[in-house]
Amino acid sequence: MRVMVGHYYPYCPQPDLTVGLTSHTDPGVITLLLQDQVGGLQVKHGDEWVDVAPVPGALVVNIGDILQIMSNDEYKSVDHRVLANPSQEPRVSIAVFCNPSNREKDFGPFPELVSSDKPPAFREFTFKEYMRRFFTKELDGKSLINFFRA
Ligand SMILES: O=C(O)CCC(=O)C(=O)O
Ligand SMILES: [Fe+2]
Repeated sequence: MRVMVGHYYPYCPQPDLTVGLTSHTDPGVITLLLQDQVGGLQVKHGDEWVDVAPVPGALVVNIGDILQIMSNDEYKSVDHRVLANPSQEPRVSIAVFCNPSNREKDFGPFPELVSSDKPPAFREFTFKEYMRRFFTKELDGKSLINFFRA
């Protein structure tokens, strides 16, 4: 199920005191993100926040938590955030979230990616449980995915 979200970050007179969008990982499979030229998006690399400089016409593709789970930890969902906007011009971004759909079968690592060398890193769970955890989780980065670790 795809969801499109438009974000609007107005000018912030005191950007050091707050953030535009707090650090998180996207819960779905993949996110396609179009940001404008104002900038402020950062991804976490090790312990450092790295700017994702705007490139005209380029899309940012984020790996989400469900893809990390289905790939049995081969792909990692990325922690990211948006700084408060110090420029007079508002910042606008558009995200398309490619999310799993509700289905009867459980979610978990693909069997093809599980072996005796690589045991399942996550347990199986239902879509309903995933959504319930998503809506009750803390705001910090990896609390959702860590809940489903085997
Ligand atoms: O506004 C941005 O550049 C990022 C938005 C985002 O991370 C999200 O909607 O999950
Ligand atoms: Fe995000």
